[in-house]
Amino acid sequence: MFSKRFAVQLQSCVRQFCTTKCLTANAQAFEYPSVSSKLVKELQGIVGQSNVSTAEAVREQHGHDESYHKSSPPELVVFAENVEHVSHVAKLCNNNNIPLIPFGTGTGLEGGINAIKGGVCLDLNKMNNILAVNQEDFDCTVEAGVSRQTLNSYLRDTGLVFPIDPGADASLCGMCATSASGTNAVRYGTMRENVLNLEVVLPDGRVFDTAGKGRRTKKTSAGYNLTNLFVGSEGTLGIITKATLRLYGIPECTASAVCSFPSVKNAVDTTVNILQCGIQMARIEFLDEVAIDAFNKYSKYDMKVAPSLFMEFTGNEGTLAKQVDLVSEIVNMNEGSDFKWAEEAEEKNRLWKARHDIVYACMALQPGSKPYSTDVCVPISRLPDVIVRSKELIDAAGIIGFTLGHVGDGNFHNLFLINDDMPDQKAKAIKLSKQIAKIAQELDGTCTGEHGIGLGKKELLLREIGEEGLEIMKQVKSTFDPNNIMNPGKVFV
Ligand SMILES: Cc1cc2c(cc1C)N(C[C@H](O)[C@H](O)[C@H](O)COP(=O)(O)OP(=O)(O)OC[C@H]1O[C@@H](n3cnc4c(N)ncnc43)[C@H](O)[C@@H]1O)c1[nH]c(=O)[nH]c(=O)c1N2
Ligand SMILES: CC(C)CC(=O)C(=O)O
Ligand SMILES: [Mn+2]
Repeated sequence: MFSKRFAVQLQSCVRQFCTTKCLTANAQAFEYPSVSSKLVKELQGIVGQSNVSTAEAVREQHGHDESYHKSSPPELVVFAENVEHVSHVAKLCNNNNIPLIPFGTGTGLEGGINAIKGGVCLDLNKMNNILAVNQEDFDCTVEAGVSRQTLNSYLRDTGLVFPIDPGADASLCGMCATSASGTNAVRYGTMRENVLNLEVVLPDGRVFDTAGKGRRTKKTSAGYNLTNLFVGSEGTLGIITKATLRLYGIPECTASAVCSFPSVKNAVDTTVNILQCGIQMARIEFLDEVAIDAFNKYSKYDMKVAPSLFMEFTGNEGTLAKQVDLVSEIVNMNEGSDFKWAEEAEEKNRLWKARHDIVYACMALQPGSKPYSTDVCVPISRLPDVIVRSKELIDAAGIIGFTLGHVGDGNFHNLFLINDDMPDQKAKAIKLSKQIAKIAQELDGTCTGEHGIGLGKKELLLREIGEEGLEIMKQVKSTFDPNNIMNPGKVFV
């Protein structure tokens, strides 16, 4: 009798050789069998003819995210309307060894949805119900296609908010899948700290709730943490069809301010001093001088073109004033400027929207470019070292690179603009990014604080977690996805 492992290996060997006629005219031979017209009919039988598309434009739209990675359209796109659809589609793909890629809103930055092995893209946007908001318990449950801004608009009159805020209006389950973060993580953490339960569909069609059906406690020690196993899994273990998330009351008062510094080091040292003083800030974001220049041009501001901190204070009248005094002292100690305040709701929203739009602001300086960004995160005491060294490397390389991001978490981005018709710039950006990620890893940090591994950081993951760690990840993967149909080619080398 074959061992299970041997059977899986045998299956993958078989896979190498059995490719049937492809549906798409320009399909290349994949390691996987291609989607046959018989399978298309079975998929149409599950979700209805109108929810299966082989149209070129639809496949192209589902073949890339917001990253610089080359588009790889799937062989076809299936639109699921409910968890039963997801379960039956997964089971059918699994029984036929067809790759299956969950699609949220395609705002990922690591090529996570690119169908590099062909197969089926499963678009979850039609599953867009907000199933429950439990105001008295500060939690809600949403289906896979609900975006963070849709949820917050729905919550507008409740005094509650879901605070995790990547710069894009991403799907909340996509945010679970990439363990997303944003400017509010200093105060509220990332997705890892804000997911109470997930409904997940496994490749074999099983549907289960990671914390148990209906559970929505702020903490639990009941068994393994299956919820956080799927947070950050990037579509490689299963499809997240529902998320139960923490909500928060909107703070009594918040005030935002920008201050500039004579150098990057002064700005980042200020961040470290603030955090080491235990001051509970809502947000601390860094933009270097080139990012500020792009910020001003795109969002019509006139901030001083210098390394700057964007901060948000929060609390009640008394505590907020005390925070401001303390921070002002630290800013002065580091030769920072006076604060440029945004106190009215409209001013604050405009300021933070402009920060969220910084990618587009930078891209506007080089039309037709795509963003390539590092995403390193280090222990807060190591932050000045890695930021200063990364900027020195960028200056020495002689290409434009913007340095910005969530310094309050020890997480920042070097953002490069990549054009396929500027191959030397692209090569330099990719080389620099790997160098900076390795510096972060040497400083006890990680190559990705929030965007995930996707297609481009697989070697860095191996370097970070080691052979043993990666092998254990693969063993976990083969438990949930023994046929390796879930988003193949991502995360693992
Ligand atoms: C301008 C701008 C600014 C930012 C960002 C993007 C852009 C364009 N992002 C990145 C992006 O918004 C973030 O990675 C989101 O979590 C992606 O969510 P999508 O729904 O778009 O996932 P998308 O559809 O792009 O898929 C991403 C990955 O998750 C998987 N996936 C999606 N839905 C799934 C589901 N239901 N079940 C299982 N797997 C699923 C996919 O297979 C893929 O591997 C970001 N990020 C961040 O953390 N902080 C930030 O500050 C920013 N800022
Ligand atoms: C492309 C990245 C710089 C987007 C992001 O993560 C951010 O703006 O914080
Ligand atoms: Mn970011």
